[in-house]
Amino acid sequence: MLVLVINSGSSSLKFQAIDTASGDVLSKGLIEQIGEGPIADHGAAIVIMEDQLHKDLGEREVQAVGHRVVHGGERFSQPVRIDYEIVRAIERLSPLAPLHNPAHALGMRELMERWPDTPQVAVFDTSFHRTLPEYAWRYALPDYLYKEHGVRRYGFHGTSHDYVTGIAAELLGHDRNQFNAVIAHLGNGASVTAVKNGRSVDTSMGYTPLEGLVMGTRSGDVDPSIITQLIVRGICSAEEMDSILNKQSGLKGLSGSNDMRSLVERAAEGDDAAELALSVAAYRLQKYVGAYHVAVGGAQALVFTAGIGENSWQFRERVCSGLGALGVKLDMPTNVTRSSEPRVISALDSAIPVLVVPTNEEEAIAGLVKELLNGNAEA
Ligand SMILES: Nc1ncnc2c1ncn2[C@@H]1O[C@H](COP(=O)(O)OP(=O)(O)O)[C@@H](O)[C@H]1O
Ligand SMILES: CC(=O)OP(=O)(O)O
Ligand SMILES: [Mg+2]
Repeated sequence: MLVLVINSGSSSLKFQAIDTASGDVLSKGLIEQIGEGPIADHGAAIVIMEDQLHKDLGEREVQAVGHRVVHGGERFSQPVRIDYEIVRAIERLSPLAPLHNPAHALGMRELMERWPDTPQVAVFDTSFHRTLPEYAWRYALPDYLYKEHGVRRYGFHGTSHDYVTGIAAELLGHDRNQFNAVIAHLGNGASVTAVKNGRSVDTSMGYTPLEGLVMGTRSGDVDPSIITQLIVRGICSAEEMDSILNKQSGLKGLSGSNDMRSLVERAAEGDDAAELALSVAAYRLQKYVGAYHVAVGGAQALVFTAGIGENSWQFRERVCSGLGALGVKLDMPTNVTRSSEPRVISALDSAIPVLVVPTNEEEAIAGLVKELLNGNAEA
């Protein structure tokens, strides 16, 4: 089946056309600065995409579209076939993901109008985390904030955590349903997930993709009083606070850069701010790994994935060097070797195997689309 996978962001549209039978990516593109220049809106972006698809695919027709949706709230625990009611439900979740969901809905509406006969499916970042126990997803806040306003932890990057869990279990020869692991998805957005018996039982992102790890430009965990204090004291408005936490914090806030490569270089040259940013980020992750090792009752693997997790051996080394109490030991030559294959990078006598597993959210989404539309039949 030829599936077009779309990830629409507020000012960008990423797409890949994937043949699910062969796994081949037949067309791929990124359209940026939507609404900021000649590309007026998502409709205009889709025209550009159609043009490229036409060039790359020739006469082959896209048979289905899969949309990445960041927030599925409490309703969506599985991929769903999109109709206008589903689009409205995704729009209603916009307060919980103001940067993502409105853009997803725009992309869906445009495509439904232009390609009314092509089935479309939504795949949610939150779905994989619907198995969290309530004691993990509840905040210790007044009950009505959950009951009336949906304030709870949802978790994100689920498609990636799910995909990587499957590959890690296979690589180590474990039955996925009995596999316990800690998965660290370290991209621009970053999250860790505690996987017990193949399912998510805890994850570091919460109500929105801001909680948890130190990210490229997001703060991750902070004392909530900082926010109320700064606003009450008139140091910033609520809107500015939102921008500070999401766009001006994290690695960038501490060092001026959110590019892991340049931070590693700067730290090696003795730059204090870069060194601090890396150590704050690594320490936060180490604490989560320790916590989730406990949460899963003893992890059988620690897995690194996404841009930083897959590519930065220096950051992996920094993180693992603080995990001695868990008996984690890297095999240094393997850790520094570049490869695009899933692999074990720990020493033979490491108490827990450490893995690098490249993620592929697009391939995973294409597979889920095919599965939903075909009821698992080969295509
Ligand atoms: N070769 C590399 N070495 C170190 N870091 C890298 C490398 N390639 C990409 N990264 C880092 O990966 C991050 C982006 O990861 P990615 O998973 O693509 O994020 P997103 O999907 O959220 O945009 C950036 O912080 C970038 O610095
Ligand atoms: C949910 C989220 O943070 O996504 P991304 O990493 O793509 O920004
Ligand atoms: Mg990503």
